[in-house]
Amino acid sequence: MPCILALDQGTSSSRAIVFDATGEALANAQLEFRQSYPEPGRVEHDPVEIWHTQLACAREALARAGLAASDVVAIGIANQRETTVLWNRSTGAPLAPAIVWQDRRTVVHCDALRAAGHAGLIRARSGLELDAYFSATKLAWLLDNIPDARHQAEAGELAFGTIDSWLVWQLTGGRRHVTDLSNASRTMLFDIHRQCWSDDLLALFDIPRAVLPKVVASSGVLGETDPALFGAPIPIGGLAGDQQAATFGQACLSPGMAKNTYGTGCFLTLNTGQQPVESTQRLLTTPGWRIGARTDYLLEGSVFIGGAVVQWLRDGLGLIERAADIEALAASVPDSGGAVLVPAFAGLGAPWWDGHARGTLLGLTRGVGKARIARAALEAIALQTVDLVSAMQRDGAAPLLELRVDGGASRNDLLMQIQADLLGVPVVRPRQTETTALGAAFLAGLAVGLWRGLDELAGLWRAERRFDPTGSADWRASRLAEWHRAVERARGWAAP
Ligand SMILES: Nc1ncnc2c1ncn2[C@@H]1O[C@H](COP(=O)(O)OP(=O)(O)O)[C@@H](O)[C@H]1O
Ligand SMILES: O=P(O)(O)OC[C@H](O)CO
Repeated sequence: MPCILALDQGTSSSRAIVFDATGEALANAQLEFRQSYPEPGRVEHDPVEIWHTQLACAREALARAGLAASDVVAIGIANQRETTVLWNRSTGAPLAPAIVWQDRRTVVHCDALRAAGHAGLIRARSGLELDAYFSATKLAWLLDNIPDARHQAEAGELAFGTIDSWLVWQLTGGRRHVTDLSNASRTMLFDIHRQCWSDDLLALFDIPRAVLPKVVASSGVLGETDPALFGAPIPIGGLAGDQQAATFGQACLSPGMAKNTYGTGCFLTLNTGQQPVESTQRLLTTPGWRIGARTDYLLEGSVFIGGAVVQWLRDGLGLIERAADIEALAASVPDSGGAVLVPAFAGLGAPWWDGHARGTLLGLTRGVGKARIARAALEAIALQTVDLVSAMQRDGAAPLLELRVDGGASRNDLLMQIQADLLGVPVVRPRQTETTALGAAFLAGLAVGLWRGLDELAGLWRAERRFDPTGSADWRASRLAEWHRAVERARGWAAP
């Protein structure tokens, strides 16, 4: 039976899943890799470790499925976005650790660009909010801080890429230096309207064109793997940023459909059809995927700390042993007892975009113990999501009929119920919650004719559980008002 091998290179782990033609997962493998925090606000990954863990997972998933390379009709890749790698084209060696999307070292560069009045041009060209989150200032930082890098870049000796480009480079033995439209659009160097690298943005960020990858469609065979890697070459047919891939894997294929992914961060995306919609609410306008000549666009709200707040309770505070333990702990109390946690550990993303915000825990009394803090942490994940949905509605989106959910923290039933209650909208979890990998598989399978079109893919999506909202509109409004008072206190805390 023909299969697709999907690679999901995430912030916390590399994963590989083998899917059959019905969209069933036959086998998977996952490896965590090192997170490096060399200074406050800095987050780095080792690109070589990313590649090695990703390759090991791919081989392991194939072995567990009992398949050979010849059984795999295509590989699909989805990846953590924005994370920036710079490598030498001759040796293939990275010049420095990858600067991860959460890294805040370039906040000052962004502040200077904002003060100089460039935020409007950046938004007009890229659809993005001027922020250290995106690749442009990270790449500029590498070029400015690695000795001789700028000179080598201008001489065409260096390659820049987000993780998709890096993986394709490795998979093809250095033969292909490409990125897809959805990943390119997150660099802050790409004109989403003309669908090409923007001369204006390259000039603004002082990036030499010679480092850039070629931009390709999200679905389409872009090359094949080096035969030495899997024993035979495999076509690479799909490439997309993980949030766009997850939107595709959730079959949010028509305008008005939305998904939220609860991973390290939370990423809410709304399909807005074949035209980019400009946000007045500081949401991001981003291409979802390009298939042939057709591009579908999304509005996106990005929250930097989602499931990561649970990691903090586990690793930072030691309140729980495993992430999943938060559910029983939070369920042991009926509410947070007035405690409100704003997890602005990496500043605040949409809709606030405040790089100087920092985490706050408010409303503490003697009655607040670890269970209520755990509950406040889950509520914070859900409340940040409510702010994104509200912003989309102020941008003119129709009321949501349902919110499709996925990501590691979506396994938490209590969190999903809290989400439905605070949103006032049903939350629907699919049978296959590995939607990022599934989306990458769908894109790759379309490219090689395993599936015929979007209708067939939509037919493969299945709900597992629906969480209907409880609680009154008044209750929701008062919880939101309390949350916003807390957000105001977190904002601007670390401003110089
Ligand atoms: N049962 C759970 N309840 C709440 N959070 C969870 C649970 N299980 C995992 N998480 C959180 O989900 C995140 C992992 O989700 P995942 O989708 O694998 O992330 P990523 O794709 O960003 O690497 C971690 O931050 C972890 O703390
Ligand atoms: O790896 P994830 O799932 O946390 O996703 C990261 C996003 O792509 C960052 O924009």
